[in-house]
Order: sequence, then structure tokens, then C-alpha cells
Amino acid sequence: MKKTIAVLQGDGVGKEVTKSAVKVLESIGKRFDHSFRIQSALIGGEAIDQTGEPLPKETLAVCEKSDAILLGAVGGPKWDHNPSALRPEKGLLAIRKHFGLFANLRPVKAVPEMMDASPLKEHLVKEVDMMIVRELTGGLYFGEPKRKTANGAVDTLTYSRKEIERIVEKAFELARLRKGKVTSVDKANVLESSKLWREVVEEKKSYYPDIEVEHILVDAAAMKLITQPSSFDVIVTENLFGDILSDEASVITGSLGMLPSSSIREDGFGLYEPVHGSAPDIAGLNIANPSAAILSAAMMLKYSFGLEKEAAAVEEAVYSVYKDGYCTTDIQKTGHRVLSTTAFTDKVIEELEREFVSDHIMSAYV
Ligand SMILES: NC(=O)C1=CN([C@@H]2O[C@H](COP(=O)(O)OP(=O)(O)OC[C@H]3O[C@@H](n4cnc5c(N)ncnc54)[C@H](O)[C@@H]3O)[C@@H](O)[C@H]2O)C=CC1
Ligand SMILES: CC(C)CC(=O)C(=O)O
Ligand SMILES: [Mg+2]
Repeated sequence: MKKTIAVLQGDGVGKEVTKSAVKVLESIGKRFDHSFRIQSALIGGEAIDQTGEPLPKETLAVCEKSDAILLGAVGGPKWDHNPSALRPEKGLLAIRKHFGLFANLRPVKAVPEMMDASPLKEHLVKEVDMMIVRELTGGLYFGEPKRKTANGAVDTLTYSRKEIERIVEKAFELARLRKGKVTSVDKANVLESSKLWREVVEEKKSYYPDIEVEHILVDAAAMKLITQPSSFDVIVTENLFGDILSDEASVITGSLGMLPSSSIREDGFGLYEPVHGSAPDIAGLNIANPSAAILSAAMMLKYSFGLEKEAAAVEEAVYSVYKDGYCTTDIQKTGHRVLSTTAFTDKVIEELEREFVSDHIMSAYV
């Protein structure tokens, strides 16, 4: 298979972890005989510095010609005082909107060997494997107007029925392939947009009689994520709630550096990025956990290219590195050896190559 991938490293640790993901994709390409052509382009703070725009036209052109987008993270203190039009985060919101990437899938899976590394280990009595389905192109992050007067600000939360329907359908479809349960998170006791959200979920559920449906208010959901994480399968929610709840859920896995994501639309085109940001506090130190970025590349293989076997090989390789007793500084566990970003990445590639050699030995005997 031949694919072109737009790689937008962005800022801070985004640069380090996307390099890891690209190395892993190259290794997968060699092992399974695929050609992944990498096309790099600017986004975020670095794009502002070099072009005056957080999402330059040239970047959009590169992405338009690609089969998928791999992104690191944007932002950092250097740009914190820029006027809002020149914020790196604007570039990220704009690229999601431009490509209509309404469904942000954020799997939260605790690696069994690393459950001791979670501050919530007492609650992790059963396996945790949930999928947060976050609406990504509507809600507060896209509200207008933004500023009323010098002494007042306003953010608007707008959702159309159609926008809610398509994300809710996506959640039901995913639940069918998983454990068959959808938890819809809203604030329907207060917000009109949440009342509409709940109405749509109630309507849609009659088309999915095989799926168990529950509604939870977002404040209670935040509590239940910590106390009963294994009770969730698919969580569907609006943009802001999903952003906050997924960072919270990352704690279950031991670190924010463990959570990958895909942002997709109906035709399968997608943008793949870790859930975390540019982590300016550790940027440039070669200590960021590359797991989230590498697992995001695995999601690309599965969701945009339909390469299920290859995606599983990447996931297996990352898990094996933890199983073999290695980790990065953010997710330490007694007895595990802490590796740098690059050394951890090399271990993942060693695992992939080891699997490759054993595949060949097996096929020699068949
Ligand atoms: N998707 C994106 O591009 C996002 C960008 N941001 C931007 O990133 C900048 C920093 O934001 P923060 O609130 O600090 O959130 P952050 O997610 O960058 O960092 C939060 C904490 O998690 C740690 N962390 C994050 N990723 C890690 C990794 N791979 N390995 C080990 N530790 C990791 C950081 O060191 C920090 O202590 C801001 O400019 C923000 O706007 C924030 C979230 C998402
Ligand atoms: C610009 C922000 C909305 C990025 C973020 O925190 C996210 O998408 O998780
Ligand atoms: Mg976030």
C-alpha cells in the first residue's frame, strides 16, 4: 500500500513525539511492505514565527494532498501573550474545522503491567478499556462572538440537531463493536444545548436496541470516572466536556503521555494526535513519553488505512516494552527502568523487528 502522510510536528514535545511515531511508521512500512511518504508542514507557534499564521495555506495544501495527518501538539509560553488571532491553538481548531473532523476518538486503556503506576490503583479492580467520543467541531470552542466590551466577555455554546446526531450515531456504532454500552455525558439540568443532546440520544437509541444507554451529568461523570472507571465502555459528549474528561481519564492509565486520539469524518480521512499538549515544562529534554503519539499512528493505520494487523502490531510492541520492564519518567513503577523518549522508541522498534523475525521463522516452517 502507498500512502502520503502529512506530519505537523508543532511545538514543544510535539516535535519529539512525532519523530518517534514516524520512526515506528517507517519500521511498519518495511515489515509489511508499505510505502509511507512523509510530507512535513508547519502548524502552531512555529508556523506563527515563520509565516505569521498558525495554520498557513501551504500546510493546508500539503494536508489536502495527503491520505492522513499526524500531528504533535501546539502552543507554549512563547505565544501566551499573542493576540487571540495569533494563538497557536487557533491553528489546531482551524484544521479540525477545515477538514470537518467532527469525531474525536480517545481510547483509554490501562496497560495491565502499569496499573500499579496509576494513582488510582485501588479503583482498578477490573480491566479499564473505554472510548471517549468527543464532538470536535462545535460547541464553545467555535462560538461567536468572543468579546462584548473591554469589561465583558462571552462564549457561546451552539449545537445543531444534525451535529449531535452524527456524533451520537458514531458512538452507537462503536459500542456495537465493543462492549455494547453508551454513556452520554451532558449538563441537561442546566444547559439548553444539553437538553437537545439528551433528546437526540433518546431518539437514536430506538435504532440500537442492542445497546445499553445511560445518561450522566458531567459533574457526576467526573467523579465516576475515578471511582468506577471499569463501568464505562463508550462515553459520548460535547467538545469541552470531552476535552476535560479525557485528560482526567488519562490518570487511570498512569499518565497523560499514554493517551492517543484520532479525529475523523465520515469518509475515514483523519488527523491523529496525542491527547496531551506541547508540555513546555519537559520540552527539549528527551524525556516525554512517546506512547500516545505512537499509538495515534497505530490508530491512523487502522482507521484511515484499514491496516488492522499493522495497527495491532504497533499496539502490541508498545505494550511489550512496558511488559519487558521499561517506562518513561512520567509513568514510573518500582523495578521498571526509565528510558528517554528516543530509547523508548528504539525499544518499540526492536519489539516490532523481533515480531518480524519470528513471523519469518514461522513462515519458513509452514
Ligand atoms: N492538542 C494540542 O496541541 C494541545 C495543546 N495544548 C497546549 O500545550 C501547552 C501546554 O499545556 P498544558 O496545560 O501544560 O498541558 P500539557 O498536556 O502540555 O501538559 C500537562 C502535563 O502533562 C505532562 N505531559 C504532557 N505530555 C506528556 C508526555 N508525552 N510525556 C510526559 N509528560 C507529559 C506535562 O509535562 C505537564 O506536566 C499550552 O500552550 C496549551 O494550549 C494543550 C493541550 C492540547
Ligand atoms: C486547543 C485545545 C482545544 C486543544 C486541546 O486541549 C484538545 O483538543 O485536547
Ligand atoms: Mg485537551
